[in-house]
Amino acid sequence: MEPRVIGITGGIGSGKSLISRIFSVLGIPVYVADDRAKWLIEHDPALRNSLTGLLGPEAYLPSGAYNRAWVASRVFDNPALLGEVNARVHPRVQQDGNDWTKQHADAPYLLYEAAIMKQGRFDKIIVVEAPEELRIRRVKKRDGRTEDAIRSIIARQASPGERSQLADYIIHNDDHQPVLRQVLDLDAKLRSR
Ligand SMILES: CC(C)(COP(=O)(O)OP(=O)(O)OC[C@H]1O[C@@H](n2cnc3c(N)ncnc32)[C@H](O)[C@@H]1O)[C@@H](O)C(=O)NCCC(=O)NCCS
Ligand SMILES: Nc1ncnc2c1ncn2[C@@H]1O[C@H](COP(=O)(O)OP(=O)(O)OP(=O)(O)O)[C@@H](O)[C@H]1O
Repeated sequence: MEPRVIGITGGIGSGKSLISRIFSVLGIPVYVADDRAKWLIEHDPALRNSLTGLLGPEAYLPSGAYNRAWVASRVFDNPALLGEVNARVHPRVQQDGNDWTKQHADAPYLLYEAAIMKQGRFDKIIVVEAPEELRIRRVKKRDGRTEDAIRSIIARQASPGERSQLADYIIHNDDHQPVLRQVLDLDAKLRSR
């Protein structure tokens, strides 16, 4: 029987990557959709062509690397264009994620980390929550993005209410409720089913 696939999502700076790394230390294989998307955007020739057609040659630097800063500056202020990029990237990442799942048949369960998540594809969904002001502080420190740039990304993401509708489990990563205990408890629960 294939292992269950648990989705983990949260807004920018919520801490979903940090929390996914704790699960990974506990021995759970983690698929990081944002990282794989960037790898595929650089290395999959069909996707490269498709994005160059949509965004123009500036989407890639002369070195061949994906010009993330330039693309970010265009798409996070343009929901229609971001939707177009997603429509091209998502099916490729989905296919890659399905291939990855098949390679981990022995795991207790699998974790699929993504900034964008829909109901239906996963056995259960974990949502990582943190107050918006704290998320902004974390990302400023991590990325050096401006507050305006972070707020424009937040405006493009699901709202806290939309995310909580998806949640089977919530991890509160708000600097008050110890996160390690929450992860250990949830891991024990997920292993026992
Ligand atoms: C827009 C891009 C160039 C921004 O790259 P950059 O390195 O500057 O930032 P990064 O990827 O770390 O994203 C910054 C924040 O925005 C979030 N984010 C990224 N893509 C999206 C999106 N399509 N919708 C909403 N939020 C997004 C990230 O989770 C993170 O919280 C890049 O993320 C991208 O090409 N995204 C579109 C395709 C994609 O990755 N989709 C998600 C996985 S399937
Ligand atoms: N509980 C915490 N205590 C201290 N620092 C934290 C905590 N949670 C997250 N951080 C830090 O905040 C920053 C954002 O966390 P992380 O990168 O995990 O968020 P994310 O939800 O994956 O964000 P993104 O959507 O941008 O990828 C990181 O630098 C991380 O180390």
